[in-house]
Amino acid sequence: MPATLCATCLNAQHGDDLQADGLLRPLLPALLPWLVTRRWFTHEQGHLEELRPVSASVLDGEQGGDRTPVLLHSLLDARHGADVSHHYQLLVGLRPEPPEGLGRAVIGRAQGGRWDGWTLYEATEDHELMERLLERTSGPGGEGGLRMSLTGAPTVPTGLSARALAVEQSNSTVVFGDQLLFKLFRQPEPGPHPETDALRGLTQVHCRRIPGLAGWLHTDGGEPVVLGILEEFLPARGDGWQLAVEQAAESINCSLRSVPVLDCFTEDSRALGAAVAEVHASLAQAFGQITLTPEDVAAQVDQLRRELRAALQVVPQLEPYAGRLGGLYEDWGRLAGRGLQYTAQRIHGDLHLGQVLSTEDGWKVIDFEGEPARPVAERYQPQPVLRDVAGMLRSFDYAGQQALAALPKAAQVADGPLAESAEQAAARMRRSRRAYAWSVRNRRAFTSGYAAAGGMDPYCQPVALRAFEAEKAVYEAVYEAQHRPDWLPIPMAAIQRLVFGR
Ligand SMILES: Nc1ncnc2c1ncn2[C@@H]1O[C@H](COP(=O)(O)OP(=O)(O)O)[C@@H](O)[C@H]1O
Ligand SMILES: O=P(O)(O)O[C@H]1O[C@H](CO)[C@@H](O[C@H]2O[C@H](CO)[C@@H](O)[C@H](O)[C@H]2O)[C@H](O)[C@H]1O
Repeated sequence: MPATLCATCLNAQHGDDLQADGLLRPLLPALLPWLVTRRWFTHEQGHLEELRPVSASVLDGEQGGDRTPVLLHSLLDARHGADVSHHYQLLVGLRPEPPEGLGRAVIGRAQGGRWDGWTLYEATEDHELMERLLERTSGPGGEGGLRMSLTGAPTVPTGLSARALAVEQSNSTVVFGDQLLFKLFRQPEPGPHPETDALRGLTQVHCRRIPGLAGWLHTDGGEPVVLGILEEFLPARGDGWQLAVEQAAESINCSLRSVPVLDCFTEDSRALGAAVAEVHASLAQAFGQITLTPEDVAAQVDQLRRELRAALQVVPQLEPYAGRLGGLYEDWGRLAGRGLQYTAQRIHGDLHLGQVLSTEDGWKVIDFEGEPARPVAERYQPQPVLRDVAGMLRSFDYAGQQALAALPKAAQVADGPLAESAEQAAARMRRSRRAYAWSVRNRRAFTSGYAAAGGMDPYCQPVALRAFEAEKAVYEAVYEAQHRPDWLPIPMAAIQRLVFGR
């Protein structure tokens, strides 16, 4: 359960409850149905019962005249029953008429209040308002109770044109002049922020595998709440996921009859392993390392078991594997009890192919926020680096399987009542073998690159690695059940392989 983002965290500068209520109530009928369709909305078992205004402040617009577009910053409390609530951060644009060229950003119309009848829309899509946001919040006094603290230069460059990134992720991202990238955290919490802190530490030790931290947006007054992060924009030829799926598809479709032993991506995977090892070394330099005691490991095994129990509530299909999964976790705990030593440190925490960018300067690792579903305090805990390695290994499996699933229908099994011919069945099995072989090949390349760059050899700790891959696959099963049920078979198949040792 995330820490409560109480009204007082923001009200000091942000206006009182009454003001938030007055500004936001007329917008709620439009905001509620829109919010539940956002990728960053957390779907709880109890449906969304109520949206309550927490804070609101006008960051731009009202001084400009009656019909000037308004930029409204707000926090809402989404209640799913008495005990479960999540806080969401919104940047709402308001205009008297629907904004031209921003049709996809429209949320609805205000019903009453100061902007009665005005169109409200997702302001991160409006370059004018985003440019204003950067300019105003990074000024000496901040704006509306928000302030952008900068790490290097005393001011941000002026005149950078803003554009929203079309990717729908856990947060929302705006790029300024292909120099800076601003990420607005959708579910901010009071207290330290794992991504801001990780990037600050890594920037200080001059890690060259990450975007440098340029600043962070936070509340000004009261207990600080980090609301967003400003970092170096990294021009890339693609992220690891796009490139891997492309290459896996090529390998699966290859016209040769035998399984290709090499493909264009293995060298990239090796280099990626080396880049991740470099990031781990920098994280250790910035934040230190510890040796886990057998008690620490036992506590982690308990935690894995608790997570598994929680996962069973969401994905009952895990039930037949639960006993063996628990066994894999305990195997790891037993080794620590017998004196095998495990070191732990700050890690990335949610590493997968979508979190790495291929740039002219090699691979860069982004998004150090950790697994969004985990409590923040847990994301700060030192962890074995193998957890990140396991995350990336799972991702190679996903890429192979996704490339296979995305093949045009004609290349897959014939649908319908007609049985597939022997030739079709052979082709299907060949493609499926190739997808698997692609993953295995690239997993090996990744781990050998990791070890060659000075990281430990992940295959020297097979029991721990298997436990962490299983843990990740369980996390993924929950994630897929909640967000993309069609993808659930990918982690489920991996769980089956992991527990039956194949
Ligand atoms: N520093 C950066 N430079 C260039 N593109 C980036 C950078 N950081 C993120 N991106 C792009 O934005 C997308 C979303 O970023 P990410 O940090 O993964 O967001 P989220 O926290 O919402 O998951 C990434 O997949 C990548 O395409
Ligand atoms: O990038 P996020 O922080 O939003 O991470 C979440 O979403 C990811 C999906 O976008 C999810 O990753 C899973 O799917 C990926 C393919 O889309 C795959 O490469 C990863 O291996 C797999 O875990 C991630 O788990 C979730 O936290």
